[in-house]
Formats: sequence, C-alpha cells, structure tokens
Amino acid sequence: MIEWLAFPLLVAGAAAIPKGSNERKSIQTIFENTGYGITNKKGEPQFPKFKKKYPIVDGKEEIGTKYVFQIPLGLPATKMAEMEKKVHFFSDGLSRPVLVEFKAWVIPNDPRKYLVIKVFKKDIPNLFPYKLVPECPVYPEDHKKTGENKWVIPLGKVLEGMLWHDFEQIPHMTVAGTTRFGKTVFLKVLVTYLIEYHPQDVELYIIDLKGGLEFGRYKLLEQVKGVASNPMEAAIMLDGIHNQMQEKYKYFQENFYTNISNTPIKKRKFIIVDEAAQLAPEKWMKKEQKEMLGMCQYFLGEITRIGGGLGYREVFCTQYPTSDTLPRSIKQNSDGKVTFRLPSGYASEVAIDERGAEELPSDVKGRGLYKTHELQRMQVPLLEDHDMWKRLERYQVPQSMKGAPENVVEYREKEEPAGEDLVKFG
Ligand SMILES: Nc1ncnc2c1ncn2[C@@H]1O[C@H](COP(=O)(O)OP(=O)(O)OP(=O)(O)O)[C@@H](O)[C@H]1O
Repeated sequence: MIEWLAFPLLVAGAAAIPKGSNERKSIQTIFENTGYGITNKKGEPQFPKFKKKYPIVDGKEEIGTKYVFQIPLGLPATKMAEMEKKVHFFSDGLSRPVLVEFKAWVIPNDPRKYLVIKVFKKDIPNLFPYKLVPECPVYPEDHKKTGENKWVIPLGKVLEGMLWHDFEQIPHMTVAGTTRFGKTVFLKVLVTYLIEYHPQDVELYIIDLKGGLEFGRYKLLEQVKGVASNPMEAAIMLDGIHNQMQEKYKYFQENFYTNISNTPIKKRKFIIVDEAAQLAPEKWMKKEQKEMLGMCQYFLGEITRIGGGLGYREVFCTQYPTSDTLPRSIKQNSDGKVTFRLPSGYASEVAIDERGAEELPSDVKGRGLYKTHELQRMQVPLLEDHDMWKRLERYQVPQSMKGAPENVVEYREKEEPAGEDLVKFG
C-alpha cells in the first residue's frame, strides 16, 4: 500500500543536515527527515525529486533561488496544501526565509504542478520607508499626467518584492490590528497614495471614531468630502452615501452599465471607517442608539454588497475583530483582508479566516498579513506625518471654499456623457 509517511517517526531517526551542504541537498534532507513523501508498495520511501532551479529576481537584484521538485505519484494534494503551511520545516532547517508552493506553470511551457521551494537571501525589512515604494508597474510612467484609470495602492514589502492591492479587482477591504501596530499609518499610506495618483477622481469619506483627531486635518483636502467623528455624524454620512448609491444604481440600470470599470466614469468613492468597534451595538445602550448603530452597520454592509460595481470602495478597520465588530455581511464581501498583530488566534480567525496574526512579532510595527485567496506577510511602508503633509498640502483648500463638508446630505446625479456625479453638502 502506498502511504503518506508518518513524519514524527522519521523525525525521531532523522539525519542531520550535513554541514557545508548546498541548499538543494539540505531541502532533500528536510524532505527525508520530515517524512515529506510516501512509501510505495515495496515499502520504499519516495521523496520529491529535484527538477530545476531558477534565480529569483527583484528589479535588477537577485534575491533568492527557486527550487522546483516533482512530487512522487500518489502524494495527495491535501498533503501538499498542509505542507505549504509547514514552511518553518524549511526556514528553520535552512536558516533562511522560505516560501513553499504547489503550482502549475513553474517551468516554461509545462502546465504540470510542481512543488516549489523559494529560498530568499534576506527577510523582509523591519522598516520600509514610504519614499522607497517603487513606481507601481501597472501605472505608466507619466501616469500622474495622464490620470490613467488604475486604482492600485502599495501594501508593503514582501519576500518577493512589492505587494499591491488593486481596488478595481477587490473593491472592499477589512483592516484589523491591536492598537499601536500600524493601522493608522496604513490608512495614511492608502489615502496619500490615492490622492497623489488620483487628485481629480478620488472622493474620500472618512468615519473617524477615535475622536476625530487623527483625520481632522483631512477635512481641508479637496478630495475629502466628509469626516464624521461620532456615530451620529457617521449615520448621517452613511445615509447620504446610501441614497447616492441607490440613485447611481438606477443610473446604471438606465444606461445598461454593469460595472463601473466598463464605463467612462472616472470617479471612485472611498469610505474609510476607523474604529468600527464603535459602531457595534451593546446590550446596555438605549434602543435609539442601538438602532442608529445598527443602521450604520446596515449601510456599511450594503456598500460592500452592491457598491463595488458602482464605484464605492470600503475600508473597514477595527482593533477588536469579533462577530459583533466585524459583521458577517461586511466581511463576506471584503475580499482583501489586512491584519496587523492581534491578541489571539481567535481574533486572527475572525480577521483573516485563519490563525497567524497572533504570531506576528510584537516588536515590529507595521508588520502585517494580507489575505486574499493566499496569505502574504508584509512590511507596510512607514509614512511619517510631516512627509505626508508635504505631499498633500498642495491639495488643501480653505474650509470656506469647500462649503461645509461635514456630512453628505443630498445627492443628485447629473447626466453627463462622462457619467460624473455631483454631491451636494448641506
Ligand atoms: N509601517 C510602519 N513602519 C514602522 N513603524 C510603524 C509603522 N506603522 C506604525 N509604526 C509605528 O507605530 C506607531 C503606531 O502606529 P499607528 O498609529 O498606525 O497604530 P494604530 O494601530 O493605528 O494604533 P491606534 O489604534 O492606537 O491608533 C506609529 O507612530 C509608528 O511609530
């Protein structure tokens, strides 16, 4: 019978990785020591076979080596998925950062799936200044002039280079993380980058429930259409946005538009909520207060449910990810999930559907995980306030010229060929 090797048994009789051996041999020794294979009918152990290796390159720099192995026939895919998670077998053994993947098209013109062990020369940095964020490859060099309709932001540095989030592909995002680990800095990176790359087309609605101090100054930016700093203001703002969205829905129906990406409409509206736990109704609250918070959560859920195709993007942040603070309706429709360090595996499961955020280092700020269909470990760029304001101050306009942009209270759609819309503040 062919069977998956019971690795604890083998570990007991494990051979040490020979000193001075090369990486490839070390990986093979790790396969043997951890039982990363099967025994065939004759009782002979079979391990993945080395096929090829390639350099891993970031820009002009060689940052590691990719080892491609063919797995023995009969090794089940479920075991491969398990093994992808046991990456520390390799990183501990090789004393290097490692990624393990099982995927197709690793070898040119070969659609078969192979086991890929990527060994990197160095780990992601503990500090990644914003000014080192490279030009995003999706933006043409003269993007700031042409205003190309791409909505990508930098998330951070990962082992393989730079990680980006594309709001056209994944319109909504949740962000979790215990206080002081980097959520606010991440939001500042997001807002700054969006404004720098889309000064004409981005509209920001900020719900800052941490007292309104952190984002108060943003009110002065021409792209910021409203800052709500308590649940009542949030409810009014969200009610206005919800009305806008319904109008827009009708407008899309009348024009046979199915998704904003395929229309001439250039504007995108970002609704940023920090700290969402303040919107969770509590037992001790008065009925009216509970209803108001419930309404906010309902509107935020609706934005993620139908807003994506209409050009609304939600970024929903919380320190305490629980089923109350991160409602299912929002989480299910937010396919990009960022988390910084969290206090428990349970909180991590709520935030990203798996454990891991509780194991992020406690002494590295801005270290996070990004979950889509896969999980990536990243270091978010550090953008200091003075640098941010140097970049943004040109977009500051006197409050009087902006009207009173506290809340969105009325919405009118103006039928222009470009499909631009008007938001009126009261
Ligand atoms: N990406 C980063 N790189 C390096 N240091 C960072 C990074 N992000 C945050 N820090 C450091 O950690 C401090 C706290 O970060 P931040 O204010 O973003 O935390 P937070 O999670 O939003 O906390 P709170 O919820 O209390 O506002 C920052 O002042 C900065 O010194």
